[in-house]
Amino acid sequence: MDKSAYPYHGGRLRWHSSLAKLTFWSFVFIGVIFIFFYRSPSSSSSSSADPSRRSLRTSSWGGPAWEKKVRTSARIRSRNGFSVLVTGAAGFVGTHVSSALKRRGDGVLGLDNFNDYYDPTLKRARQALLERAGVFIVEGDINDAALLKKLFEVVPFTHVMHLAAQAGVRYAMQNPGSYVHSNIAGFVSLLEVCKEATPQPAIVWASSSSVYGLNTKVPFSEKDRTDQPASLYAATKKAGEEIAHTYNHIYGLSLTGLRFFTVYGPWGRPDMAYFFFTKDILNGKSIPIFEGENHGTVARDFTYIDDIVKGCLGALDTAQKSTGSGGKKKGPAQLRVFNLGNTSPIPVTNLVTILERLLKVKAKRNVMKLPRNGDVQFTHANISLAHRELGYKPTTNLQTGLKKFVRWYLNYYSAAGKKADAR
Ligand SMILES: O=C(O)[C@H]1O[C@H](OP(=O)(O)OP(=O)(O)OC[C@H]2O[C@@H](n3ccc(=O)[nH]c3=O)[C@H](O)[C@@H]2O)[C@H](O)[C@@H](O)[C@H]1O
Repeated sequence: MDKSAYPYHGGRLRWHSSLAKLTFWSFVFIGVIFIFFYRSPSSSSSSSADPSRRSLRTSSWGGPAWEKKVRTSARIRSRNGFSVLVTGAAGFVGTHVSSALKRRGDGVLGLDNFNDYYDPTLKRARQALLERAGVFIVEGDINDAALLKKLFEVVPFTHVMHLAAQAGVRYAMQNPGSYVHSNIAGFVSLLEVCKEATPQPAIVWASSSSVYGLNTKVPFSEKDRTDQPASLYAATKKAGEEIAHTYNHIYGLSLTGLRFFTVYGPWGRPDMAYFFFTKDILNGKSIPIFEGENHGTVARDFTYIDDIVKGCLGALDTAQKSTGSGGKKKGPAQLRVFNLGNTSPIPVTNLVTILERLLKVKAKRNVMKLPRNGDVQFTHANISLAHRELGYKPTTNLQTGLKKFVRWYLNYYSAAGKKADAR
């Protein structure tokens, strides 16, 4: 361009143009810094990794103080103890397993994304409980590979107790993506990091009774078919079992899947029937009670949390070491799956009767046909394999377990005037 042709070429203009350049480059500089921090692995945005979830918090991790907390929490305090990474540690089963491990001297580090599938204040209260017991929960998503790698760099975990998952059979119709995200992509993300770790950890993870789907032969045994799931939730848990097979076969990871049967108890999940029935009975609201064709009984093998915890610890204690390292398999590794149930199915109507007695309030029962949205009519576990291999022996019947749940529920929601914001 011919500068002399430009009408205002002079000192004043040069000054303006320098100022404009300075402003421009300042913006560029600030922009670059912003992008750098936004994309940095030590500031992971879970929500960008998971658009299908209703809400995920942005978490930050990293730094010497954070690493110290991670190390301290995972430090083993007993002879022959484990260092265990518990995913889903702020969840129902995760909280109970974490505190049981810590109590016996294992090192425990929690990981949880604190999503709002149900009331996150309950998750925060569980976190506070664990914090008092010396368990630190890292806030992050299992799909965050950089975070997982960092955790394994800081702590050579001997075991992973993988309980992070999208649970609930009916919600799968509302938010199918969240099941794929957590139960499939998240599981693969975790296994990818575990397979590369040296030493590779042994992994125990939560499958589900729902894999038995539409089977009619009872009790359900591990040898039974699991190829007719009734919900996407069940299908993702079944997929998890196949994925476990693959990582065991290719990389020598030791993997144990636990098929939980309708776990209930104190600090439970507000989306589960026993929990929101309690809330609704107390509020005088009617409760939907499902029944099968021709008034057929709908029943569950309800299993108390303390029994499940014993099963989880039994699985960790009997897990053999993984055989690979740094992504290479050195030999065949252990691959197991166990039912963890109560072997005593109880009709849902009986569950309601027990709750009525414990709460001293009559329920407004609204009996309706079992919807075709993922539910199966009954579950019943054969637990002989878990008994033989893990020493698993449930001891709590539904009456006793619900009594403990109701005591906790009344206590928890009356203290500090907390609201049972269940669903
Ligand atoms: O073992 C599992 O693998 C699963 O267990 C749990 O699923 P479910 O056994 O379906 O528990 P839950 O919803 O409490 O319904 C209990 C009973 O109440 C009946 N039910 C339910 C809702 C309702 O409104 N009315 C009703 O009668 C209903 O028909 C059922 O008979 C976990 O949620 C799931 O994450 C998974 O872990």
